[in-house]
Amino acid sequence: MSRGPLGVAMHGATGRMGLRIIQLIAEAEDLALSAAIERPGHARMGEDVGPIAGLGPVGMPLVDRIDGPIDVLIDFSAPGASLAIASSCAERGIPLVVGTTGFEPGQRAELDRLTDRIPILVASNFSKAVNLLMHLVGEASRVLGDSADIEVVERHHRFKKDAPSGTALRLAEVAAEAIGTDRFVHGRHGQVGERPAGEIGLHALRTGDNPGEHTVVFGLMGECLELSHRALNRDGFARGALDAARFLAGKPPGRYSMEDLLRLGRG
Ligand SMILES: NC(=O)C1=CN([C@@H]2O[C@H](COP(=O)(O)OP(=O)(O)OC[C@H]3O[C@@H](n4cnc5c(N)ncnc54)[C@H](OP(=O)(O)O)[C@@H]3O)[C@@H](O)[C@H]2O)C=CC1
Ligand SMILES: O=C(O)C1=N[C@H](C(=O)O)C[C@H](O)C1
Repeated sequence: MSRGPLGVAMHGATGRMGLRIIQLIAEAEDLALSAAIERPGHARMGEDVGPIAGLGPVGMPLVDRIDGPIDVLIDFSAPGASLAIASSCAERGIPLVVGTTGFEPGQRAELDRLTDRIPILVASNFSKAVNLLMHLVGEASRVLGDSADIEVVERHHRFKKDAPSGTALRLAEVAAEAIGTDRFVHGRHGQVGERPAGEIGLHALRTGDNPGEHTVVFGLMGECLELSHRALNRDGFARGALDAARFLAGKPPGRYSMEDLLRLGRG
């Protein structure tokens, strides 16, 4: 017996990611938008989200809370808002896909605690290629780590609120796990002295409307390896988040990752 389309709620519905995801849901035969959620007091609260997303009417008003049946909720908002919607999902047993970045360690732990009540997939980046990049960075770090200086450089649009990006932090963590260090340096300035071995540098650039670039530099004596990903628009993130929603719906409570979805060994 075939079931109907998967009902997806979007939290952060009028944001850059929210709008693109709503457009892609409208194109997908196996998905239906079941709620468009924004912050209380949003200027367009109660309006049909279709025209806000550049579509025709979709009969789905912008709301400020979960109401009605939802198969899975996707969140691209802000850390505090993300935690608040996560506890509403836990109360209602709704699987949750989290794309928001910039969590403090305590906030991340709070999110993790909810995984004993609902399935949650958190990813700092939903792009397939970026998740492969994480895998490759682990491999390169294992092979070159003893002799290479590892630095992560990211570029994003001027509107981004957190730095460095969640992806840059994850790339640095992957490299750090591989070489056995916990020394991270965020930018450099002044008389910092010679670079010691075993530290990992992170550098965040903010320019124009750049949707996101990440490069991991492995600098050796006489040569340099760079592994890079450049997003040309937000589709890789948005399509990946929808794949995560399809993957997560119906799963038992627990913590899930893009490595589970993409069947990558680590990352
Ligand atoms: N994992 C991934 O692949 C990706 C992750 N991201 C991350 O996703 C997040 C959102 O990015 P982006 O879409 O560019 O950001 P935007 O600022 O464009 O969108 C965020 C949306 O969330 C809304 N929001 C903020 N607070 C609340 C609240 N309390 N309740 C409901 N909605 C709220 C914002 O409303 P308002 O404008 O009124 O504040 C806005 O509409 C960021 O953390 C970003 O780093 C982004 C791209 C890819
Ligand atoms: O804010 C963004 O735009 C992005 N944020 C994510 C991050 O912080 O890593 C992912 C992507 O790079 C775009």
